[in-house]
Amino acid sequence: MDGAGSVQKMSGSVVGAQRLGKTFGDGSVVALEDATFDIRPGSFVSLVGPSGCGKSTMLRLIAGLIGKSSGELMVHGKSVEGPRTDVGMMFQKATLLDWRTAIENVLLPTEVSRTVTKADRKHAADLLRMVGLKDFLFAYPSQLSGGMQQRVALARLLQTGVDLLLLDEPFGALDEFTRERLNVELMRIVTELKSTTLFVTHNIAEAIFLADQVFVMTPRPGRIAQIVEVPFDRPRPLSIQTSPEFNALVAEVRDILGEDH
Ligand SMILES: Nc1ncnc2c1ncn2[C@@H]1O[C@H](COP(=O)(O)OP(=O)(O)OP(=O)(O)O)[C@@H](O)[C@H]1O
Repeated sequence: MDGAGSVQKMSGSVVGAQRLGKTFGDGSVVALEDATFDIRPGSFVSLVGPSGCGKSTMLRLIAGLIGKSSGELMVHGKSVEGPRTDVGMMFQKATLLDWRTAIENVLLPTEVSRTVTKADRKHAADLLRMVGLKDFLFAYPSQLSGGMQQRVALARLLQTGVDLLLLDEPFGALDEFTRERLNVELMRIVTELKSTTLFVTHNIAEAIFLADQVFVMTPRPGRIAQIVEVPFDRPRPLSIQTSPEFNALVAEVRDILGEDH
C-alpha cells in the first residue's frame, strides 16, 4: 500500500493502524508487531488468539492507555496520543460499586463529568431495559448474578454515548449458557446502535458468530496472522453455528492458528 493511499483509507475508518507495534521493558518483549488494519464504522471485529498474542495490548493502545512503540494509530481520524474519552472499554469483571444500585452505577460516568439530569436518568433506565434488566433498576450488585452484573456494565458503557466499544472478554468468566445469551443480546444491541465494536476472545466459534471480521492473532511476537471475513448478516441466529459455511470458517481460523492454539 502506498503512503497517500493508506492515509486516505485510514481517515475513512474508525480505527486505522499501519505497522503498529508495541514492546515492553527494554524492548525485548514484543507484545504486538506490524499490525496493519482498518476498522469500518459500525463493524464488529473479533480478536481471537491464544494467551499472550497481544489482544489486550491492542485494545489498550486504541484506548490510549498505553503508547505505541512504532507505526501509526488513528482513532476517529486523529492520532492516538493519550487516554481518550470517545472510546469505552469493558472487562471480564464488571467492577460495579457495591453500595450503588444498578441505575446509580450506570449513571456514575455521567456523574463524574457533570450534573445528572432527568433525561440522563430516563436514558439509564431505558438502557437497563434494553439489556434485559427492567425489574432490577434499583437492585444492588450483590443481588445480581454475574451475567446480570455484566449487563449493568454494558448499560454503563452505552450510557456514555461512545460509538467505539472495546470489549476485553466481557463474558469470559460466565457459564456457557449465560455467555451465549449475552452474545446474542450484545449483537442485537450493537447492530441496532451501529456501534463499532472490538471484541477479544479465546473462543473461535464465539469470535466468528459475533463478527463481520475476525483478526486471527498468533504469539511470539504478537501479530495479526490473517483477517477473516464473515459473510453473514447481523443480527444472526445461534443456529447459524450448525451450518456448513460457519464450520468451514471455524476450520479456516483453526488452521491459521495451527499449533499455537
Ligand atoms: N505491562 C506489561 N509489561 C510487560 N509485558 C507486558 C505488559 N503487558 C503485556 N505484556 C506482555 O505482552 C504480551 C501480550 O500481552 P497481552 O496481555 O496483550 O496478551 P493477550 O493476548 O491479551 O493475552 P490473554 O489472552 O492471556 O489476556 C505478553 O507476552 C505479555 O506478557
